[in-house]
Amino acid sequence: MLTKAKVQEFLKEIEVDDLVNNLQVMGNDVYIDMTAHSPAMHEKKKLEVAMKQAFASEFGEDVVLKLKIVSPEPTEVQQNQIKGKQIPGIQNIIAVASGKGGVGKSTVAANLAVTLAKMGFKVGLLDADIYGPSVPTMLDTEGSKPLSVEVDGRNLMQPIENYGVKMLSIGYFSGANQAVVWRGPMASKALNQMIRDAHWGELDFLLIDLPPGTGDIHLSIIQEVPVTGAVIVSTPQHVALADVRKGIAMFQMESINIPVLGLIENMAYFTPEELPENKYYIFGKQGAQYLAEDLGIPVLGEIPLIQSIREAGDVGRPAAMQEGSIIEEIYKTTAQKMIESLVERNKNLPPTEAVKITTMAGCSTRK
Ligand SMILES: Nc1ncnc2c1ncn2[C@@H]1O[C@H](COP(=O)(O)OP(=O)(O)OP(=O)(O)O)[C@@H](O)[C@H]1O
Repeated sequence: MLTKAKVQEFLKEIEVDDLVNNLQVMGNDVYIDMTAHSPAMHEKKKLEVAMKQAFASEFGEDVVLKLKIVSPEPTEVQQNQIKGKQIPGIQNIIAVASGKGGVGKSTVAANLAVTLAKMGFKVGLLDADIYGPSVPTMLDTEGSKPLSVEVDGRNLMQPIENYGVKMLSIGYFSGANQAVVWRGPMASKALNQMIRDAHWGELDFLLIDLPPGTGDIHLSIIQEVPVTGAVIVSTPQHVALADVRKGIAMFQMESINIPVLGLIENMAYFTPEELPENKYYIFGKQGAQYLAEDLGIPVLGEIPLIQSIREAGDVGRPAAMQEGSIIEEIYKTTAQKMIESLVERNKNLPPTEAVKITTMAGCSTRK
């Protein structure tokens, strides 16, 4: 017969006894309340999966584990770090990242930004892709020059605004055709200025279009800025998906610990716009789903490969703005899923890190 002592002994053996707050054994039902090592969602998920596997292999399928995992209280030091990093007025900072270049990360960031703006949110977009800033082209603001404004005695950069999105990009300062060959510290200093020395005003979301890959610049941005969560963009090919793991691992590093809100699969399939029900999985099918399941993160959206997305990017009017189009619909669903993932993330974090979602159109709210 299963006893409390037996379970206690096993918990000690698998070295989680110090995480357990409450243990009850009733017949074959084992009730365990425990505290995860860190507040990050993936840590709780990892612990849950490991506990379930360990219990099944030790006690067999008849024993039912009723597990409740809570987040640890942040330490005073952590609370102060969070407060120090907060950017007044900006509720959520979402990093849009990709393991590989050319997967459509900037296109996705631009389309998500206009979609969130159409949903009624106050949105900012920071083009941190110093190697190839594309926000000015994609949102038709090429050649614009941010003005300087005085706010509370400080001179701040005034973001450029179009389609309801406030934006800043290194492209506004360096000229579109001028190659930006900056070293890491210089680039991250410039980016930090664009985040902190800019008059963003009140924002529900500031999306940061990161450079592709996982280098020093990424680390310095995500260490300096209080990023709420990361969205990873990938295409379905194996080579691209393999790099997604590296990207996710970067956000999940212990010193960084940024929750990954989900994966967006871009160019998931080709579809002719006049026959949207015909889908051709030319780069492979369901690879992103399997990978996401394996990593315990949701797939937020599958964006098709459509000629008009490329054309819209080139003319500076993101495809998601086309009223009644399938792209508009797909981006709306993707943005909603991102928000759901964000709300879920907030449930799993201590209140100091939990962020507000203020204005909502058709989505759940949390304050
Ligand atoms: N779903 C899509 N359908 C058709 N074309 C697309 C799609 N997504 C992106 N593109 C096109 O692919 C090209 C590359 O996209 P984009 O510049 O967004 O990639 P990226 O990942 O940001 O690149 P990098 O990070 O290397 O700058 C662009 O011409 C863009 O219009």
